[in-house]
Amino acid sequence: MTVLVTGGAGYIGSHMVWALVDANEDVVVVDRLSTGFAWAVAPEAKLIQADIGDTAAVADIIRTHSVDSIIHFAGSISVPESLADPLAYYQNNTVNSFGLVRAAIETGVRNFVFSSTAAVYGTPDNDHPITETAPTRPQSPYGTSKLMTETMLADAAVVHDFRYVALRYFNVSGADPKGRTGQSTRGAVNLIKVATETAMGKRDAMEVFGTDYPTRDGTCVRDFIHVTDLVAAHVDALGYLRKGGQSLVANCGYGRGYTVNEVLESVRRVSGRDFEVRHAPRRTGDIITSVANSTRAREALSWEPRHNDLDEIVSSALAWEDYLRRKNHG
Ligand SMILES: NC(=O)c1ccc[n+]([C@@H]2O[C@H](COP(=O)([O-])OP(=O)(O)OC[C@H]3O[C@@H](n4cnc5c(N)ncnc54)[C@H](O)[C@@H]3O)[C@@H](O)[C@H]2O)c1
Ligand SMILES: O=c1ccn([C@@H]2O[C@H](COP(=O)(O)OP(=O)(O)O[C@H]3O[C@H](CO)[C@H](O)[C@H](O)[C@H]3O)[C@@H](O)[C@H]2O)c(=O)[nH]1
Repeated sequence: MTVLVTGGAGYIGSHMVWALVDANEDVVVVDRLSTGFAWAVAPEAKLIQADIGDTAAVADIIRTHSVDSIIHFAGSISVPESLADPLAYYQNNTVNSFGLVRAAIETGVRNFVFSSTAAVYGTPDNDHPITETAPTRPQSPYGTSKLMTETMLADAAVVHDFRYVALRYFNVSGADPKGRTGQSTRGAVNLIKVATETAMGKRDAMEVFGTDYPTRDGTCVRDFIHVTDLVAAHVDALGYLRKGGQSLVANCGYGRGYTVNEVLESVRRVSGRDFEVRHAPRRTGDIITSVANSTRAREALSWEPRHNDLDEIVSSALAWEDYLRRKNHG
């Protein structure tokens, strides 16, 4: 039995592959290497460069490698980019996912774990943390493109011998504590990535988008989850599905929100470096506050987060930035 990891050469997927290899699973990665890197894939896994939207190619890979389960990370991930080019997001996150799901159903793969996102909620009416029963009103084509894939999985699971877990990630950050992989994305727009790059001198300065929000210091609030804990939730979801668990949607976050300014303080504290931060206007599509209620993941999947500490997340991200800097300088 082999686990197929789509997007396994990317940031989160490369951590997933290491976790599966550590658990002695056989792993095949399908990645078109648009934002990922072949070197990020653990050498024990087999990397096949292909597009998940190519149903025939994926079906062939599933049969050749006796794939019993798919963990689907491949996609396009930037909220601002999705606002600028919505059709590209529907193509890659919805249409190409359709090609993959069709291959899974045609070949009889029963277990499917999907990377969804807190962006499906948009701005909630009620108090935080957000539960899975909150209305889904995405504020960007990115969020909508992911929600459409969730809907497709739910409808397929009604009529096919096929069950899925859609994990709605909040803000994923940090790097493998063993230093084997981290976020290497070029031109990343994520807060902790940008802040750690700035602290390490890779950028001259960074911007804070919006300082007039109705929050405790005027900047947006996010729930940052360590990538190692996120990947552990996928391992738990895989075990749950293999034991016959029913299809499920579950949030992944810690239930604690930090403001953008608090994150920057953490980066200064952990790195011991000050860096230039400029105030900039609000970024279109940003949600004010996004914090998870993850009771369902804890109860249904027996998920137990172990790295719930902002400074630990930042510290691992800084260590990875330092590794990248040394690698680039030979
Ligand atoms: N990073 C976050 O904070 C976050 C939050 C919520 C959800 N997610 C979701 O997690 C998943 C992984 O995100 P990431 O941060 O690791 O991004 P990433 O860009 O590092 O990884 C995506 C990988 O998928 C590959 N890929 C993209 N389209 C493909 C296609 N059509 N066929 C084959 N390979 C393809 C890329 O080459 C890359 O290796 C995405 O689906 C994203 O929407 C991420
Ligand atoms: O240079 C920067 C980068 C970000 N921010 C701010 O930091 C907060 C977090 O922004 P990110 O871009 O790090 O994350 P988002 O919350 O916009 O989105 C992330 O989490 C979402 C889920 O909540 C999606 O899944 C998405 O893929 C992922 O990037 C926002 O208020 C943003 O305006 C800045 O001020 N300056």
